[in-house]
Amino acid sequence: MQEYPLSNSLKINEMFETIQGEGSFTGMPAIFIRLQGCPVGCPWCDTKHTWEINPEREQSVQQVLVKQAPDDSWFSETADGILRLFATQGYLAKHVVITGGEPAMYDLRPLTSVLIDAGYSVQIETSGTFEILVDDKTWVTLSPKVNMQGGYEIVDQALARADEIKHPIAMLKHVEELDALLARPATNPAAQIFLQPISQQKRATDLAVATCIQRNWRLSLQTHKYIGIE
Ligand SMILES: C[S@@+](CC[C@H](N)C(=O)[O-])C[C@H]1O[C@@H](n2cnc3c(N)ncnc32)[C@H](O)[C@@H]1O
Ligand SMILES: Nc1nc2[nH]cc(C(=O)O)c2c(=O)[nH]1
Ligand code: SF4
Ligand SMILES: [Mg+2]
Repeated sequence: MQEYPLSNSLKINEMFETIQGEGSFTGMPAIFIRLQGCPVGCPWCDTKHTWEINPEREQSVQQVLVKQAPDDSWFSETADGILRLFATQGYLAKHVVITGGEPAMYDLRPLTSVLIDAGYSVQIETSGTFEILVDDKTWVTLSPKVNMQGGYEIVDQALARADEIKHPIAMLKHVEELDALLARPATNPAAQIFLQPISQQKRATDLAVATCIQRNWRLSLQTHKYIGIE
């Protein structure tokens, strides 16, 4: 059985500069770091190639950074090494999004602190199924995953740490699951609440729009998918 958090070097599936497409930072230029590995098993996950950490798929940083299509290859790097890569890649964005895979499988305190000390704002995207280990100034976007096939559950520490809760929905039962999470005493009462339609489905989008109006929640579309950017 794999032990968490992974505390050695970070395993990186891809790193790229784009526009944040989701949630409260939508529209913000950002450097994305996508970490390898996720045991949660959402059936509709749009990054299934990040689930397995296959030691045979470790490649050089150069090979991974030039990949043209998503695959399960990854490279290993330290926090300081990632900061140096930002310079060699010539990235201009001042906001960093750490995603995955499930980034909270890793101890992210070294990476988030190195980036914040270097002047970046830092955000993580997480399912809330692991304790979140990040620098205090990190913005936490929690996209809670309830009853997925990996058998993981939402931890109270993640609900308490969330700056925004961005819930993927396709049916009414997903809204009810969110209501139950919001009713938990641990949940940060100041968290911004977003509904994000699963896979741009029309029915999911209609439900999200109607529910947002009814509850005074915010709508998060995966805007990068509508305009065909990464
Ligand atoms: C791929 S996940 C990686 C980070 C983390 N494992 C998580 O689930 O938050 C990044 C974001 O994409 C969302 N997402 C993944 N697949 C999606 C889909 N098919 N439709 C809508 N949102 C999706 C997740 O809910 C999460 O907010
Ligand atoms: N542009 C863009 N915005 C995003 N916001 C969250 C993403 C993710 O996969 O975590 C994502 C992504 O993959 N691309
Ligand atoms: S938790 Fe995130 S990365 Fe893992 S399967 Fe679900 S959406 Fe995909
Ligand atoms: Mg994505």
